[in-house]
Amino acid sequence: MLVVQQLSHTFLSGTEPTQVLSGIDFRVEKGEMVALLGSSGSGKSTLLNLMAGLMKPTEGSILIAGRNIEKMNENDLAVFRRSHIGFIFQSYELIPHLTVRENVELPLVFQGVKGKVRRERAISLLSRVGLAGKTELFPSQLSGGQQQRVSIARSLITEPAVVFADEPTGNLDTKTEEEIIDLLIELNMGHGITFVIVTHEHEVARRTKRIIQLRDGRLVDPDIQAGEGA
Ligand SMILES: Nc1ncnc2c1ncn2[C@@H]1O[C@H](COP(=O)(O)OP(=O)(O)OP(=O)(O)O)[C@@H](O)[C@H]1O
Repeated sequence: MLVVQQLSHTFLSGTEPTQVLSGIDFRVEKGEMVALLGSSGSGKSTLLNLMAGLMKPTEGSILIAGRNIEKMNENDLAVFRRSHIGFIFQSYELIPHLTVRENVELPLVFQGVKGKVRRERAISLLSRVGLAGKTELFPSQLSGGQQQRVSIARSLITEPAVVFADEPTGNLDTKTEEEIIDLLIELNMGHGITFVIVTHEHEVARRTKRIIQLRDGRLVDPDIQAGEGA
């Protein structure tokens, strides 16, 4: 599903080259829910940007659904990203002048899917994330947790191979954070959605079945991780 092989990345933008990731190797199988845990500056955003195809790595490869994304050109990558990768952001990134339902439909508009089909799929997903009665409201009329539910529904509408969630509960209080993680777990267990959740919060990571930990741009050995958690 997602395979990261010998991935390294060096930024050349400053006065000196900065190596931010070195020799990253892991795979995430279909239907897994994995936390990518690391403190500030450990390289999480860089790794996420590489896996999402937003930057090219200096070394190594990334396969999603069997395709090498670092070898694709800009156009192919944009099309691939739209249909195979879902995104959930810390700050929801909803469009304020579109209704909840229209926000969820949007990825299908770009794919040229007909209005009726889009609407039905969006309404069904919104009911799955607990927002059945809110479809015609605007994002500003919802709480933060509800807005994140909209963004979760939007991330799923193209039936992507993998959904990347970048600090999905970063803007939420503890209770709402738990509810959102509960929802992600339910979508994973009940519908087999593959999630990679990027977080610096141990509480969030602990709720997933598997934790991949980054420290100073390298993966922490799983045996060491297990020892640290004990
Ligand atoms: N464009 C860039 N040019 C040079 N260095 C960069 C660039 N982007 C990030 N870095 C450096 O790479 C390192 C990792 O940054 P990154 O944003 O990936 O970490 P992070 O784990 O996501 O941190 P945070 O949780 O604070 O967002 C940092 O030391 C950062 O200064």
